[in-house]
Amino acid sequence: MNASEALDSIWRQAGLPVEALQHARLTGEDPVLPSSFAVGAAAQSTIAAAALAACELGHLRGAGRQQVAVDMRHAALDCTGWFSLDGRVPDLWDTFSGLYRCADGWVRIHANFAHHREGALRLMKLDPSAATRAEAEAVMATWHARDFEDAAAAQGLVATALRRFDAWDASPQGQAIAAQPLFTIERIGDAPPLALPPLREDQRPLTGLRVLDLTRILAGPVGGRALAAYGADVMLVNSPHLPNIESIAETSRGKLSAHVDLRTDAGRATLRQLAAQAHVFVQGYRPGGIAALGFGPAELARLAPGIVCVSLTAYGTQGPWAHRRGFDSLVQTAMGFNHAEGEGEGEGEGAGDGKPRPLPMQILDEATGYLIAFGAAAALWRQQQEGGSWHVQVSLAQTGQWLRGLGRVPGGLSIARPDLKPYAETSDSGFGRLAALRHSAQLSRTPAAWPRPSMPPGSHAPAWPTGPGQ
Ligand SMILES: CC(C)(COP(=O)(O)OP(=O)(O)OC[C@H]1O[C@@H](n2cnc3c(N)ncnc32)[C@H](O)[C@@H]1OP(=O)(O)O)[C@@H](O)C(=O)NCCC(=O)NCCSC(=O)C(=O)O
Repeated sequence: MNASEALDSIWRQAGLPVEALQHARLTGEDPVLPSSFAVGAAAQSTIAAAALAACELGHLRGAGRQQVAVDMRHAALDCTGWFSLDGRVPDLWDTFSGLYRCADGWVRIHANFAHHREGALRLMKLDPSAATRAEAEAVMATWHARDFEDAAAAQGLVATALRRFDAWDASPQGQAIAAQPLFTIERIGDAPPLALPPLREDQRPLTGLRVLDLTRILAGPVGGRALAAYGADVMLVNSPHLPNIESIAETSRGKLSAHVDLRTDAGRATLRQLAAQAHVFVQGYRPGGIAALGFGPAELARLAPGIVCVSLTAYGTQGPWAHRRGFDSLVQTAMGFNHAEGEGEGEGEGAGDGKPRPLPMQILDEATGYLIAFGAAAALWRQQQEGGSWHVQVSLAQTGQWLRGLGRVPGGLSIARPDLKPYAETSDSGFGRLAALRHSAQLSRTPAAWPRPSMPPGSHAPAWPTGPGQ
């Protein structure tokens, strides 16, 4: 499937009007980054879908349609999440993150958050304050890979065993994922069509819409960042006790960023007030975490009839892993991508060297992030047509299954990484001078933009802006 066909299929699955597709202009073809998978098509089609759905909602609000142009190389580089702060490119990967050889295979551990790192080291019976990577490698060599994966999951930690595609396909979770569509958009309650604020031709298509962004890292925040690029007021809601890593500087472009501690009555009351006036509520914490705090889709639909809820998980809602936490790199490892990428595609140049190898960017996160933005806009479009409250569900693993279905790229591994500088822009932020990739969807009449500078969590009051420029 090429990128245009992928966009077509995403669009039709959501029930959006097919005549809008002629306003999409996709250029370029895989390979654009070194991979044997169609990572360029995955980036380009999901970004185009998000932008086009936002424009289609703008059209429903009374503005004319506009062209959405996405270049594949720009889209793929956009999905690398590259950024620098004051000229420094942060190293986001912890020493203990990565692949470990086990007694019978490999395990990948995600240790970029301190609580995950410390938990994994304790599971290895090492002292987190003194352990070295070499010691961790020695311990891991004694574990059976799937035993470690299960023991880690039982403690809410994040590690997966490396599988081949055939082993994943035969696993109960692989079968549960294969039986699910790329995303679901479901009506969860009755409500009249919301009265959206009027939209002028020169305003970005989501202007006046309010989005609550209760997401953790990359996939979720990328979704909110895209909605902000198309004009929505997006408020990232974090809490002072939650750890963050530096990528929050890149993904907070264009957003309000507030602290609301949902462990307190006052915090929950504040979020209820915000949600009552919101059009979209995105959550990307552990499965069930935000619902346990009183903000599941059913409660939100009661609180704000007509709302669109978007839920992000690592492994979907079905199967034995549905409750598990997970990161892109781990999902790639468990599903078979690392093994397959190591083997490459075809003979000779461009075939891999047999060593497990990650995809060239966290494309499961990024594409899922753009599907969050797409799903939110598509469900709001449905809301305007049919009324109702809506629930959109996406997962890293469903996106992985879909990426695999886009097919392989012979020789794709042999190309060089393109220079990203032509696609970078700089802005002042609350984290320092931020250089990062420009948004890759070009809207012909109302260009995507992030007029709000990226700010650290807690920089804004937890209140919706009431006038321009606030
Ligand atoms: C990303 C995660 C693995 C991170 O896991 P953890 O760090 O262990 O965090 P949790 O999600 O468990 O969240 C910690 C707790 O904080 C709670 N929580 C959340 N927001 C609040 C506020 N505002 N106030 C108080 N408490 C809060 C939440 O409900 C949990 O409650 P309790 O549990 O009750 O304590 C997981 O959130 C997850 O699987 N998310 C879905 C998929 C996803 O986004 N993956 C990452 C993509 S990025 C990626 O792949 C990459 O960067 O690499």
